[in-house]
Order: sequence, then structure tokens, then C-alpha cells
Amino acid sequence: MSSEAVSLTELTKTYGTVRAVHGLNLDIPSGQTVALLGPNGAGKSTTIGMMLGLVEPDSGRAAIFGGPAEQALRDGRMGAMPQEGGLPSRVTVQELLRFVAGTYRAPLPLEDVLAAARLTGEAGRRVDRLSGGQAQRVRFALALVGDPDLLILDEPTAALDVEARRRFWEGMRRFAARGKTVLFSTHYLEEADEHADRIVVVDRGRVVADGTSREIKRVAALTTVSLTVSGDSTTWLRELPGVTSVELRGGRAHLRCTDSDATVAAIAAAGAIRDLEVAPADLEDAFVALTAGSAATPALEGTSL
Ligand SMILES: Nc1ncnc2c1ncn2[C@@H]1O[C@H](COP(=O)(O)OP(=O)(O)OP(=O)(O)O)[C@@H](O)[C@H]1O
Repeated sequence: MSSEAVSLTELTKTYGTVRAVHGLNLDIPSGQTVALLGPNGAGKSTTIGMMLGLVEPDSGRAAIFGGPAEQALRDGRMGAMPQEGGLPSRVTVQELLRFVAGTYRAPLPLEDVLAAARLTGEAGRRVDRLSGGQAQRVRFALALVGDPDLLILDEPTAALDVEARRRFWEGMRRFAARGKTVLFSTHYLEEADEHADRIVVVDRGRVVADGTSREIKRVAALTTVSLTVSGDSTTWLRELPGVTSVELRGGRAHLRCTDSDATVAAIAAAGAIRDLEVAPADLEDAFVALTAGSAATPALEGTSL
């Protein structure tokens, strides 16, 4: 039996002339929390649709716990929160959850689901009279009710304000702490940074980087070393090891580096250290560099860290 919770192999999906997902490979072992990070139209929802068995791939394979998505859903092993899901009208939150719980073999107790989704106070309210944030919590509760081993969340916090977002992540982390696997898609870099063990950056239907946020920053080669220089010749700086570009501003040189340790050592050896600063890139810089379609991007395609 496969130990991978999710295994995507050469997944491809085309809509007309748009290649939404293009030979995408991704394995997620049980217990990881993974962020699928990418700009609009990168192919995140299509990928998730194929994981859930809702979108038929043109080619390739999506396996959940080694088998088809339908099986994992039927067995209650996979729970999903789609980006927008219609909720039925004229039922209360608890009626809906009770009904859905009845379709699973070993559902969570209703009170536990209500508490995990912070819906205890709304249990008796009609689903069609809830606020957008509350409705989103009902979707989260529906994903949790079968006590799945794998939770797939497509932009789970898109409709939430800052406080609701914070509380949502608390609930998700409690779930993950039970050894569960979580995959969520997001545009929010800080969410990926804070809540995922692993970030998979997708652009134009492919994985362009895959690793911890630290590794993503490193592969994007964006550490900046800056120092005070005299004169405006930057040739010697460009030739230092690990330097990819040099910019001169207000008497300071700003070097983008792939290996800042080597760069700093070379500056020291040249006796040129003056007001030296080393700043790691933030994840946003890395994300922009990875998805900007710059000349650097193809070299990073499929980068596995
Ligand atoms: N049902 C569809 N019919 C036609 N084109 C589609 C369909 N679904 C997605 N696409 C196209 O496929 C590409 C990938 O879309 P997808 O929704 O998977 O990206 P995404 O990364 O989830 O984007 P977003 O963050 O905006 O939700 C886009 O160009 C989109 O317009």
C-alpha cells in the first residue's frame, strides 16, 4: 500500500487552448501540511479538482492513499472544502452536519465538529441566513465531519477577515496536530509561510519550486548583501562568487546573491567590508521571482529541494 497521502503523476488538463495543468508531479506523505501557492490562473483549483475526482485529467494520474479519489471520499479518508460550494437552503447547521455525518462510517461527534469549526453558537441557525464567514465555517465543518486523514482546502480563507482567518488557522492546526495531512491552496504568501511545513509553488500548470519557505527563498537566490563603496565601478563586485546582480544606489552597492556566505567571505578577503548588511529575501520576493516568467524561471522548473 502507498504511504503517500497524495500522489500526482504527470497530471495534465487542457481547456480549449488553455493548458491549465501541464505534466504536474507531486507526492505528499501522510502527516504533512502543504501549501499550494500560485498566482491567479496558475492551475491550483484544476489540480485540486483532479485530486478530488471532480475534474477528469487528459492524462496522468491522481492517487489518494494509493487509490482513486472516489474511494478515499467514500471511505471518509479525504475531506474537501471547495472554493465556493453551494450550501442547501432551509436547513440548520446541525441538521446539515448530522445528515452528512450519516453518510460516513465513523464520523466525528457533532459537538466536536461544531467546536472545531467554531459553530457551536450557530448550530440551530439556518444555513442560508449565515454570513459569508460563517458559511465558510460550515464548509470547513462539512470537510471535517467524516474525520478524514486528508483535508483538501481550496483557498479556505478567501472570504474571511483577519480575525476569522487567524481562528480558522488555529482550527486547521489542531486538526494537523493529530497527525493528519492537509493541502491548502492560497495566494497569501504569509499563510503559506506560517501554516505549511512545505510550500509547492505552481505557475502555468507546473511545479516551479517545492520546499520549506526557507528553501524556496534560497532557490530563488534572493539574499541581498549591501555595502558602502567608493567610486562607481561595480565590475569587481559583479565578479565576486555567488553574485547574480549589482545595483548602485546612494553610495551603496546592493548585491543579489545565490551564496551570500561566499560573497561575504570574498568581500572580507578583499578588505572591502564597510557597513555590510546581509538581508534574507522575504517570501514575497521569492514568489515574484519564481512566477514572474523571468529568464530565471525555466531553470527552476520542477526544482525539488
Ligand atoms: N472550466 C474551465 N473552462 C475553461 N478554462 C478553465 C476552466 N477552469 C480553469 N480554466 C482555466 O485554466 C487555468 C487555470 O485555472 P485554475 O482555476 O486552475 O487556476 P488557479 O490557480 O486556481 O487560479 P485562482 O487562484 O484564480 O483560483 C486558467 O487559465 C483558467 O482560466
